[in-house]
Amino acid sequence: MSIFRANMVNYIGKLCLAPMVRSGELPNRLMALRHGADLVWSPELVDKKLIQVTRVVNNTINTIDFVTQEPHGPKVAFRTYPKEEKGKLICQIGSSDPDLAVEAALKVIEDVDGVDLNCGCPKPFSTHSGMGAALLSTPDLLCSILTNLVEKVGKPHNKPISCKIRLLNNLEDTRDLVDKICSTGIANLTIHCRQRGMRNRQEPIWHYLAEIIPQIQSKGVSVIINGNLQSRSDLAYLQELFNNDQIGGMLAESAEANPTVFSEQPWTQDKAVEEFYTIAKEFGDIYAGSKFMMLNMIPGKSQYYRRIAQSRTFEEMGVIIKEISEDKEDKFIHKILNKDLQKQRCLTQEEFVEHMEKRKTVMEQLATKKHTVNDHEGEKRRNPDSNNSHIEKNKKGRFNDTNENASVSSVAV
Ligand SMILES: Cc1cc2nc3c(=O)[nH]c(=O)nc-3n(C[C@H](O)[C@H](O)[C@H](O)COP(=O)(O)O)c2cc1C
Repeated sequence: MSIFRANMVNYIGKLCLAPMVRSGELPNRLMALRHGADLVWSPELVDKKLIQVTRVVNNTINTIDFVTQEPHGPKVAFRTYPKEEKGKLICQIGSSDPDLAVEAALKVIEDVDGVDLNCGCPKPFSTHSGMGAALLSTPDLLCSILTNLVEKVGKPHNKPISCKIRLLNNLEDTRDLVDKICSTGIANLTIHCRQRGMRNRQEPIWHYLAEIIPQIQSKGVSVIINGNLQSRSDLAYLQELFNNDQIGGMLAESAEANPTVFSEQPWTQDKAVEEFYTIAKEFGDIYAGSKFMMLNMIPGKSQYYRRIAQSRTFEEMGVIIKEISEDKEDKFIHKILNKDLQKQRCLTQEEFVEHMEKRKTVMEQLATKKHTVNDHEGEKRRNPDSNNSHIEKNKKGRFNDTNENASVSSVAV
């Protein structure tokens, strides 16, 4: 049975910012919240690292910092701003050990509203040590980590435990796994609707959902759907399609490109980067992290993309941001950057609404399995051994070019 209690954060019908290494740091989370995100996930924090942190109250910027001692000095591993994040922050951990997971979660539990276990990252840095998507192949271990978290962290601290998985290669196996996971006492299960070998540029698989969503909810566990959702209206339509307003949605790459996309009326990129810059400076974000985010938010075709890429300090970045705010010419920066699988589009506010309207057809096809174009079955037909051998090929480096040249934000995690 789920340990859900009335005074805990609840995930029902919520629109959430996904856990994203690098792209889910404090400035992006605050922007997402200010523009309507209901809940935000931290980037994955690996248990062995989290165990080493010291909690520091930062009275200068009113944050709680979790700091590690590195050879070159102290480093903030995780920073939260309770004034705006309290009641809305889920900390995601990476672990393959029930005891280490608990030890790590206890370090942060008083300062977050829930703990999530990453069971979806297919990258070798995660899977080689049995973490992330590797846990999908060791369900007993996965469930023992969750049970330990529920009993030793969730219950004593009155905080929910959740986890994020990918789909398995067939419906039956996915259903079995979901049953096991839901019996650990977790409060929420997030499903990234892609299989382990799939990349973010592939259309998610939705035709399992009609069975899986009620299966999860019937155990008293809420469900959040992730995979190429792009806006609040996408979540509304997903709920309509499945006739279920309790389904939550999670945005990753669309919110990485424009964190204001949680709002009914997202901002254009010029305004979004200006706000991001102000928040990043105020909260002492590291420059490399802010630059990474800016390069996700500035359209590649804008003249400002190269300028930001060449900048080296917040001061230099500030000069460019000021120019952006005064610009009348650039054709791309005054539009909304929308990412739909591998395609990047710059849309006016009206075009954005039209694009979301058109997506309803795609979503309908996904839900009813009529899709054939960019789907996983199609991928298998073109490349019959695409699933597991994709990972093998990655290991041998045959897809290295694709991976390394992929845009920073098309990491399949
Ligand atoms: C830059 C980046 C970092 C990510 N880091 C994590 C992570 O730390 N934990 C996790 O569970 N998923 C991570 N993901 C995966 C996303 O949470 C999400 O499952 C995936 O991008 C699919 O959602 P989307 O189609 O909306 O982008 C990451 C994705 C990106 C693009």
